[in-house]
Amino acid sequence: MTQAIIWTIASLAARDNAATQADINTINALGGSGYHVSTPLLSDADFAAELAILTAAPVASAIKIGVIATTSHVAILADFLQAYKQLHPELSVIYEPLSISLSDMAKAESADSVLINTIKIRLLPIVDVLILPQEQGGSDAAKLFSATKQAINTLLSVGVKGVCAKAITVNSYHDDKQQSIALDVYIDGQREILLSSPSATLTPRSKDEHKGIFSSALATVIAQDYPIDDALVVARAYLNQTADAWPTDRRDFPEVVLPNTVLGDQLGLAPQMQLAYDFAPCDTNRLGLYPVVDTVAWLEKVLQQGVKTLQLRIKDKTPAEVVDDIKAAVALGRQYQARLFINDYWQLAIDHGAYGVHLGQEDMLFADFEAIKTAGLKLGLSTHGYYEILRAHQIKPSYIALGHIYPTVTKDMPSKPQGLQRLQRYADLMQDYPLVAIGGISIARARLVAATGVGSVAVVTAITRADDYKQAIADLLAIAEPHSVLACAND
Ligand SMILES: Cc1ncc(COP(=O)(O)OP(=O)(O)O)c(N)n1
Ligand SMILES: Cc1nc(C(=O)O)sc1CCOP(=O)(O)O
Ligand SMILES: [Mg+2]
Repeated sequence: MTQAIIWTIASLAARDNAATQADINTINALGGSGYHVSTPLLSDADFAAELAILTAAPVASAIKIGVIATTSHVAILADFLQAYKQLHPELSVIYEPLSISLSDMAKAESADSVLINTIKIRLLPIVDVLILPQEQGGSDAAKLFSATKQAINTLLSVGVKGVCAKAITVNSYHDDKQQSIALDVYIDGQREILLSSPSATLTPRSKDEHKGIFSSALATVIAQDYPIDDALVVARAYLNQTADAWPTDRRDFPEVVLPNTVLGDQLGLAPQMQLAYDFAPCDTNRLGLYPVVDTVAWLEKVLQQGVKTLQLRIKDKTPAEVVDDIKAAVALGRQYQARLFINDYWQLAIDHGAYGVHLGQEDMLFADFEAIKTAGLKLGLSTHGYYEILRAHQIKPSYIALGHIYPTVTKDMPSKPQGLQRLQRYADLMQDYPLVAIGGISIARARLVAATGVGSVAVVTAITRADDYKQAIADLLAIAEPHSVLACAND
């Protein structure tokens, strides 16, 4: 894989070498390669010339902008970025001006803020992620959160694509003890992301916000093609740790703030339909081969080959149309003493006593998680990257599915395939969970997937489109459940 290229640009007399060094260290630590314009205040002509020199550097995937000290530099940079973005539309621009707070940036035009007004008019419409500190304090978390959202929405209306108010201090309760939380709030046209880190665990790196490490980390992760939600999580984890490396310790990762939690209630998050937490554990952490099929006939065929974990996934039918299939599926699951998960139809799964339910994260808005939990059904949750994994972890499902690893023909996916390197990262991070890898897993790929340590490999077409499905199941069982296959052979 080629190294991600990140440029950093700043123009300020006071910007010291330590800040530039912090950018370089961060980019290197997270696996990128950096090119820098970071010089004491230059004349306009010199600044433009420095930027022109950058164009001889390898093409940037992300540009991190730090302090830009004068209105003329802002205008020069805006022209430069506009032209560069036209040539390279995939480019992401991350801007962390450091000395400007969220409320100052969001304030209506005023005579004494010529620099801020120029930034708003010229630079923000080209910026993909704007990172600002929220300096307003206050003990009322809901009010602070609401003011933060309002300020962010004002800036979104100026044309910036996404805004992150970083490390807002909020007092919350954990295990009945008051604790100080650092909250990152990110909003763009599509989503609102809330991440919390206990302030007590913030490292000197986290607290040293004036160096702009957050934006360098974010730019470096985005340059490696991680989506913004995952990049925010990794950047915050990097700030929360002391190591100069890709974060791997879950204690350093932020928590995703959800409704129906102490902090969620405190911030006034709208309670989603019966979101519940802490589901019944599976009887094993290694669910083995996990065929996902769409008919009862297929369920029976895979059960006859010795499969012990499986899913009935029927799409786009009414509950009345699938009820008989679900009853028959549950009966088969019992007959073969297998773990039968029902996809989507959680109410029918409860009514007819399936082993478990599989849901996607959007289902949180519709499914009655409390009813699934109370009925004692296991819950499997789909995830597609760091952010969704951490969100699932807040819910503590019975297993976490990691998708889609490779391109799949079974389903249109809004996200990109994760690939093996990311799967390995997720498997290492979440090794205490039963993990299920899914998406485009052929027999040839299953060996590589299993080698990451995930305890289960879920497949559709590797079985349903195999020339010889019995042989395919035997091969996949040997890869995903080598010990049980050996045990059977020895019986
Ligand atoms: C094991 C497993 N992993 C992921 C999925 C996908 O579930 P979801 O995101 O809800 O999408 P649909 O399957 O409903 O299209 C799954 N079914 N099983
Ligand atoms: C149903 C499903 N969910 C996915 C996810 O990533 O959430 S991938 C997928 C389809 C898996 O089919 P195949 O093995 O044929 O690629
Ligand atoms: Mg679903």
